[in-house]
Order: sequence, then C-alpha cells, then structure tokens
Amino acid sequence: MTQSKWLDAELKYDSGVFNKHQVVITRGQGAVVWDEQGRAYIDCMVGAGVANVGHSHPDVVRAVQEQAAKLMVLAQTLPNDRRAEFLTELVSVLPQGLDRVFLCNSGTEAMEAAKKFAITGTGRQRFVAVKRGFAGRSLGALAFTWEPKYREPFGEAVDNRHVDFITYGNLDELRAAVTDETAAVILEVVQGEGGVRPASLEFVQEARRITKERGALLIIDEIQTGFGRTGKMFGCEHYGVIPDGITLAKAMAGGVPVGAFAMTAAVADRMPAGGHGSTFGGNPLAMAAGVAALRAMKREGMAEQAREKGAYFMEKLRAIGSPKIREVRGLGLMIGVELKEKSAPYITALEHDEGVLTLPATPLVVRFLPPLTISREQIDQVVTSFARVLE
Ligand SMILES: CC(=O)N[C@@H](CCCNCc1c(COP(=O)(O)O)cnc(C)c1O)C(=O)O
Repeated sequence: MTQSKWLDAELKYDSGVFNKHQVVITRGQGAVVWDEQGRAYIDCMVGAGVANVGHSHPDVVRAVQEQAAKLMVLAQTLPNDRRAEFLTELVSVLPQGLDRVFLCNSGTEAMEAAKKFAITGTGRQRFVAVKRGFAGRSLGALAFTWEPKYREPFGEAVDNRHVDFITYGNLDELRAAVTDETAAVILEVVQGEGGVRPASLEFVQEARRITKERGALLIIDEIQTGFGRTGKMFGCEHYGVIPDGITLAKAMAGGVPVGAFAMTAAVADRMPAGGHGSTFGGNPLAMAAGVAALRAMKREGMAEQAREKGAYFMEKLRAIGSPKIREVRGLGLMIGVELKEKSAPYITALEHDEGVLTLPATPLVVRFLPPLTISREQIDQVVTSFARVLE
C-alpha cells in the first residue's frame, strides 16, 4: 500500500518532536475514530483525555457552527455573551468558593497562570511539587514537572530552584517542605502522565490542612482528572477538599482548546491589573463549545457514567488474569494497567491488530482514557482485545 499523501506531508513538514503513528485519522464520532482507509478504532486515547463527551458531540458541533457564523474573535477586554455564559456554567460546577477564573487555551497556560496568581496571591516565591507530577511543557510549568527527560534538554532555562519536590503520598516530606516561604503546593489527585496513581485520602487532606496552617495555597491540577473523568465532576471531590485554585483544560470545551485557572477571590484580587493576559483566552468560539460541553456533561450525567463504567471496566480488566499484569488501578474512567514489562509493544499491537487506541503513562503502564460516553459493549471489545494481545 502506497504511503498516504497526508502522512508524507506531515512527516515532511512537522517539527519532528512527535513519534508519529503510521495511520491518518480523518473522522471521529463518539468513542470511535476512523482512518483514511475507513478502518474504525475504539478510541481510549481521546487526545490524552480531551474528548470526555465523545468525538464531535452534536451539541458542541452545533454550538461551534452557530458561533463561528456569528463572532469568533474578541479580546478579553471586550465582554461577550458566550464568555459570560461559559463562566457562569463553569462556576456553577466548580467547588464552592472557586468563583474567579483566568481563561487561556491549554493546560500549561493554566499552570503558568496559577504560578503567577499564587506568587501575587501570597507574596511568596517557593513551591512544593510532587515527584512523578506533570504540569505542562512550558518553561514555567516544567519547573513543576518531575521527570528529567522533559526538563534536561533545556538546561538552566528550566529553573526549578524555587521548587521543593516531595514523594507522592509522603506526609513527613509534605510537612517538612511547606514553610512560611511556600506560595503553593501543586498536586494532581490522580497522577496521569506519572502512571495513573490515585493519591491517598490522608495525603490530600493533609496538604489542605498544612497549607491553610502555614498560609500557603493548595492548587490542584485537574487538567487530566477534571470534568467527570474520575467519576466526579472534579477529582478533589473524592477527597472532601476544596483547594484555593484549580488548573483546568483538556475536556472543558468538548475538544475545542480552552484552559483556565479557577481560584478564590482572595487570590484573584491580589493580582495587579494587567498582570497577566491571553490573546485567544475566552474567545467566543471556544466559549460556545464550552457551554455546550458543560451542559451535555450535566444533562447526560457523565461523571456518574464514568463512575459506573470505570468500576465495570476495571473489574473486567482484573478478570483477564494475565500473568503479565502487575496491577489495574485508577479512578472512574482514568485507568492504568501496570505490566511486568514495557507497555509500548502492547499499545502498538492494540492499535495495529485490534483497532484500539490507548496511551502509555510511564514505560510499564497502558493507560485507558475513553470518552465517558463509551458503551459497555465497546468496553467489552477493548478488554477482549487487550486480553488477546497479552496472550
Ligand atoms: C502528543 C502530545 O503532545 N501529548 C502531550 C500530552 C500531555 C498530557 N497531559 C497534559 C497535562 C498538562 C499540560 O496540558 P497541555 O499544555 O498539554 O494542554 C498539565 N497538567 C496535567 C495533569 C496534564 O495531564 C505532551 O506530551 O505534552
């Protein structure tokens, strides 16, 4: 079969940073995507946790079509009906008190904003982050990203001397690291890139207690866990904790790029006017998609779907009983299967031989991030395929 002209062009002109798969995906609907030959794949990658509502959700598509014909471009200094609608919808689902939002266009931008608001919000400059944590690829967010491979190529440009890294779950290290110089503790309640690792209840609750006690902020990174993924609207709800700030992106607008840092008024009010900004943040097109996506999530009970289907999915994965599986773990439909060997060959076999897209999360883990709307029949197909490639 001659190589696709689309693949040719992408390989020829792309920057080269990505390990390109040898398929060209041209269409998606719900939990399925199709390549240019018309082959179907059940998508448990969804752009690394973006299409929670499924590919091309009809409400999101309609909202984008209508808004595109009406108004796409508007600076955030000019108020807009869609943006006001989105902010109202978002605040209505956020934990109590997180009612001031900085809008941007990606997770790493949300983390950059969080860092700046934490500094002005406390007058402090130091941060506590967690080993295996992933906070984004920009130079500021990379300071909170633990894995050296993400940081080393850039040398001193990634300055993390103001960051104290602690072991995920270690209460003694947490208590020792948070001081009266700490602006914020930054953590994910389920480490996504770090291997799908849910935090313990006491770790998250102690982070909340100790930051309050010492005048630091607790910022929870919900970029991957947010919007129903873990079986509740936000992962922090499983822990009975309300942070001072939450970083958000990925699934927030049904697939259209949006990022946000949601915070308390106490934090927001201490940022000098004009202290941050974003050209595309809060643009009417993305806002219209976001309103449609948030309303669909609520109307279709997607967080509850994730809770129920996640339990089913993990039970079926555990029932495979393969000697190659060390552990099945996760929360809701954020699932990781840790193998006793490298996961890459199995991820490749799932794609090529079985028509199932998954992604890694550290070298031994196969990560499943399906749309929350995936059917049980599709889950059964994925599990059957996974069992087959493990044979
Ligand atoms: C193919 C590709 O570019 N993948 C992305 C996948 C990133 C997935 N995680 C993003 C993320 C980010 C950064 O989010 P963004 O800038 O990629 O939108 C921040 N915090 C958490 C907890 C996150 O999970 C990458 O390798 O940088």
